[in-house]
Amino acid sequence: MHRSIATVCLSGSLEDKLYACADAGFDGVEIFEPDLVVNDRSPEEIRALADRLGLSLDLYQPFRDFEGVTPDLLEENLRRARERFTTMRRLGIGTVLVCSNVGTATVGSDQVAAEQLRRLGDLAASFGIRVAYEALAWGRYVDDYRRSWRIAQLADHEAVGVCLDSFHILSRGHDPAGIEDIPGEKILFVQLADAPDLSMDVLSWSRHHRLFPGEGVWDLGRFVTHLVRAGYTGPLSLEVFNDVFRQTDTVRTAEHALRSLVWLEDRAARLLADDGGAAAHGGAADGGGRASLHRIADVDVPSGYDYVEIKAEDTSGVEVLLDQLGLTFRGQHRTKPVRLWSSGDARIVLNEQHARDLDPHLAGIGFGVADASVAGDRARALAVRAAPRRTQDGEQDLAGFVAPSGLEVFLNDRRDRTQDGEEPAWATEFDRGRTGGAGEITGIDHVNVSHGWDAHDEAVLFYTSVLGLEKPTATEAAGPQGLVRSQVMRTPSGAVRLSLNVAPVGVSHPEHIALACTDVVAVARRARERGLRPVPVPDNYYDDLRARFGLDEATLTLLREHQLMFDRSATGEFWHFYTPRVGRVCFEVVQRVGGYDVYAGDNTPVLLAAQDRLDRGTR
Ligand SMILES: O=C(O)c1ccc(O)c(O)c1
Ligand SMILES: [Mg+2]
Repeated sequence: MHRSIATVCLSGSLEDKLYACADAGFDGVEIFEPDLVVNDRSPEEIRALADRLGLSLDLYQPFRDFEGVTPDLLEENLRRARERFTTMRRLGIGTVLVCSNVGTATVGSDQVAAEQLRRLGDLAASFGIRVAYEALAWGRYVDDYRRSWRIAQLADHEAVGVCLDSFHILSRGHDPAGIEDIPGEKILFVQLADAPDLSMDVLSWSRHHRLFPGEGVWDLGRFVTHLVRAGYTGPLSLEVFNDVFRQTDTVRTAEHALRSLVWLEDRAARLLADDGGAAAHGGAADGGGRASLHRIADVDVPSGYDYVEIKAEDTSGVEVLLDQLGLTFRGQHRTKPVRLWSSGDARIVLNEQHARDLDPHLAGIGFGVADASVAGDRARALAVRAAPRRTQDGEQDLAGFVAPSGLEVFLNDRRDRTQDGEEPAWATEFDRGRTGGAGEITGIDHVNVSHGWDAHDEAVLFYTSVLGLEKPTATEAAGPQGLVRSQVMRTPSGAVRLSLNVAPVGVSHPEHIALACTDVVAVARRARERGLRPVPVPDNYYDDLRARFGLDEATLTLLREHQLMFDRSATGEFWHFYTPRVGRVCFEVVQRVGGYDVYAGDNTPVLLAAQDRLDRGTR
């Protein structure tokens, strides 16, 4: 479908926005009126620039507070409209968004609103313009798309239809299935936004917290299927008012916005294919009466971690920790300053290549996928940047991509691994060959990735769209230097879990790799014997555990002795401890007991405070 975006989504001047949208691959834009008003180019110049860039100008918006007014005010509103329509002609825009009256409406009658919109339709038609009437979620009388459609029906004018905006519909909990009752040709425009689950007034939610599709909690794929079934064939346009995107890099935001539309079309196409139903209303499209939704390669949900890569000029401090935790040194890479440590399915790659002056940090994650060429095709279709990887003859060529935080994500084919527990082929490139370590550590439980406040939503979309991860819970934990926002992303089976953390501004938040084991007490005991001093846990925490869970003294003594933290859910228990950090990285060792399937969120503030004490050296 025609891919469009409202200029209000982006930072910069109107010209910056147009260039960025064209470069990202959008087909068109909605001109947000304030962007034009503050610009020093004439409407004709803007039109010419858009032309040159191959962008259509799809919509002019918003025209406010028109309907449901007294006769005097109606004349004034028509005068205003005439001015705007004149500007629209100069821009060459054929559709105006009229949002429902929030300020000046005094008449709540659908009949009156419809008569007034008919007058507007007459005026618009004389300019060759169509009126797309949008129900704002906070409209004075009209705050439901079904009512705006009823009014448009009553207006009964060929130049008057509706604009459907997913935010206004889904924020109010209105059922989008009713879209299928509207003939596609009367839906004159569609705006799409996702949103986080917040409880606040709907206007503030809309003006500050909208997200691109795939980044929030709504099922926009399903939303689009209703549009297609209605016979809508017009633009799918993003309208995302968001305080972060309004100040982040214009080019990057435009690219990530386009990724969300590519993902969304694919998702809607798959839902429609699954449903198999026919279009409710005919409409010019792919010959079948339906809009054609572009599909991309199948999502190949990772079946597990291949490895985690830590990079630094000097990784020896990390090696000390790995040795203490019972991992085995597997050797040096044949051709690079790269070393492999492992235990069971936990493989840690230490990379000192091109790492001058870098402190230890999480640099890459390798995921096992069923078919790396399909997974790679999908990432490329989503316009994800490729990660360069130099390989020598005979070495595995892994497809690598750069996630928004700069983390490199590698997709490794698992078709060559016939048996459970078999090592990935690249492991043979390390000179001690296939002698895998067999400590108590059995694999990687989860990885805690940290990024800046401006990369978070983009990162959520990356892992959703490229790897098909789900995002069950978002939490926040209080640290001494600010709140840490955290979004867990995982595969349905839990084989891959990432925790995406937003560090407070100016704080270098530690990243950690959580190693799974079957006996955390044994791992902790041996690590201590080898000199590890785990992150210290205060006695107050153990008093709190006694209060919360009623643990007996023997258990509390065992936990305290090994500086373990604890959590219990309805389905099981979670026992874990943390190593101090080296550079930005630390390790967590976790034991899940029974069906414990979440994270010990209440323990995070204890960790953050303890790490802070270690950092200040005031232990
Ligand atoms: O917040 C607003 O006023 C506003 C304006 C235009 C829109 O299309 C919209 O959805 C909201
Ligand atoms: Mg809107």
